[in-house]
Amino acid sequence: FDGDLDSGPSSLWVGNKRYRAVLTGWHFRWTEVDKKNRDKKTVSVPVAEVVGVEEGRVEILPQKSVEDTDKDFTVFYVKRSSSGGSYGLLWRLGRIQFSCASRVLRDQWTKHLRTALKTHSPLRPHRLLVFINPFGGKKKGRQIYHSLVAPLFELAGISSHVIVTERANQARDHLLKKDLTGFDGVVCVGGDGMFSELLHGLIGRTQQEAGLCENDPAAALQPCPLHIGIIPAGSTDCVCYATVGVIDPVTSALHIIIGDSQPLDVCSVRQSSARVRYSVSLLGYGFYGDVLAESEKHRWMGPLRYDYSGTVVYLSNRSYSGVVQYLPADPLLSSPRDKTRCLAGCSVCSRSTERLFPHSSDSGSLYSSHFSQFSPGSEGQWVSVEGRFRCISLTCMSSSCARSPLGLSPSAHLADGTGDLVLVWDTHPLGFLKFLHRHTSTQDQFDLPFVEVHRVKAVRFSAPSGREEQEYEEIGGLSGETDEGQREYVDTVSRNGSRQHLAERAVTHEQKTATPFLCGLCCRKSPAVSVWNCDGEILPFTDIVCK
Ligand SMILES: CCCCCCCCCCCCC/C=C/[C@@H](O)[C@H](COP(=O)(O)O)NC(=O)CCCCC
Ligand SMILES: Nc1ncnc2c1ncn2[C@@H]1O[C@H](COP(=O)(O)OP(=O)(O)O)[C@@H](O)[C@H]1O
Ligand SMILES: [Ca+2]
Repeated sequence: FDGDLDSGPSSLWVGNKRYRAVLTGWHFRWTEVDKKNRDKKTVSVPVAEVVGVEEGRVEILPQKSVEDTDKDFTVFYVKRSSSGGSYGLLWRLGRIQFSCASRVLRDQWTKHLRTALKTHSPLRPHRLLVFINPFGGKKKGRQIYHSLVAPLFELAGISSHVIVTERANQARDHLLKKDLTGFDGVVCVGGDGMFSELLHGLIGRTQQEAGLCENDPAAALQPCPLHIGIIPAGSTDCVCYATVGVIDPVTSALHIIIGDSQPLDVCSVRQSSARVRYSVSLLGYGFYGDVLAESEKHRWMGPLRYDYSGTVVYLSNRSYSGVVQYLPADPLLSSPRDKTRCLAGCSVCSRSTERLFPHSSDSGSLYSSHFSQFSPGSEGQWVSVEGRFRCISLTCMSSSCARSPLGLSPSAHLADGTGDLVLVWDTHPLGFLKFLHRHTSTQDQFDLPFVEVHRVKAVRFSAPSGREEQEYEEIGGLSGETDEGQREYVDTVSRNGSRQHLAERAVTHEQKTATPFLCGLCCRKSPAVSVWNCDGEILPFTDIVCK
């Protein structure tokens, strides 16, 4: 221990046990010492994971209590918990109360620990702007923030300005228009929809300040200086689940406090004349679009609305036709079927970053380089498929959540500049149920004959025009007018439209209605088009281009 402490490691007591404590560079360690001066168990905490140091005997959670004794100090740190079946992912506030031989020694310890914290944790936030959606999930956002998160922020010396929203898009508008000087980050207390609001606000504000028009597809997006912290209080919370690994407000608060960060791929979604939207988790057409549209009518049910609406939509047995075009990502880098899992420090993400942005020393040029790869003429080979789909999903991350612990695409990467496109062709109801059910287990949802998954850099979708759809239904779509031989064709065509191969997927009406009770439900006229679910928001347009 270099500094004012007299003789290197010093003796501290915890209860009646003696410890040798030492602060060496990046670590604070304490070792129990027995009566014969032999070392017993050592606990080592990285300084970067020390949350706070307080004089006296202090408790924070569940309630703050302070016993102001002059030879004691309390150290709070990140403790990895083995409970909950997610070893290492669930974080708790560790606490140890030391007693010193003198007040002078106590003051030296607290001073040194606080100095070490400042030196070794330069990325910690000091001032945060917090948005709480009081109506997200089970409507517990306010309670979660005030009882579990605010005391931790206070302990860590973080001051926060809290806004409880009164309407949708208030947080987005605040970020777009109000003074953000002095804030080191923003915090979202809510679900994926609320996260999406903050994301849109921050990206929009950053482009505005750079004098760029976001809606111009040729404009290079600038990097956002503020990070977004997520305190899960929504219905799906998959951005939190896929980045942190658990849905736990205390774990998330501790990650925010120590300044952890995880870059995320953001997918831009455009329709020629409409305002650009962004997605990080699910961009879904067909089943997931219909579930969202249906669930909005049942918001009062809270998170259960998705289970209810999922069942209703499943039973309505719909499929939609359309043309999907995609630009495949480099298959040598990774594959959606390679059974890897993306975690912090992922080598695939690091390699992709290096390849995509060879000259960037920071994220500063990430966005501009990223978008420049899509400039006209540098696009590579688009693949086009046309047919009838149960659902079309594009996800930039695994989109794991409590409903689907491995996610929509378990091997997707958080920050590799690609998304996974999952095409589920029309099939009989039991086949589709099997597909959905596999999301809830460890079974491979892509190992089904009517499912395809592609790692992509860009996607285009167009629904058939009114006339084409009508013609489709006349030759025997889901309207039930033809009872056999309904056929669907998968065309793979090159960018200039010449046909490379034609595969035929036949789904007879008998197959579709193999389950008699579903026949009545499927033999109704389906709507011609579905809607896009963009991270929990319905897009006001159907034909899209995503990058
Ligand atoms: C009949 C039961 C079907 C069970 C299917 C299980 C498959 C679950 C996959 C879930 C993927 C979730 C992708 C994330 C989407 C969120 O962005 C979005 C908005 O979240 P939030 O703002 O927190 O409400 N959530 C959804 O769209 C819910 C999809 C649920 C589908 C059953
Ligand atoms: N005060 C509010 N009143 C109504 N809607 C709000 C409010 N604050 C935020 N929202 C909107 O609610 C939607 C859902 O929020 P979210 O926190 O994701 O909850 P959930 O996960 O339950 O869908 C978001 O799109 C957000 O724009
Ligand atoms: Ca990705």
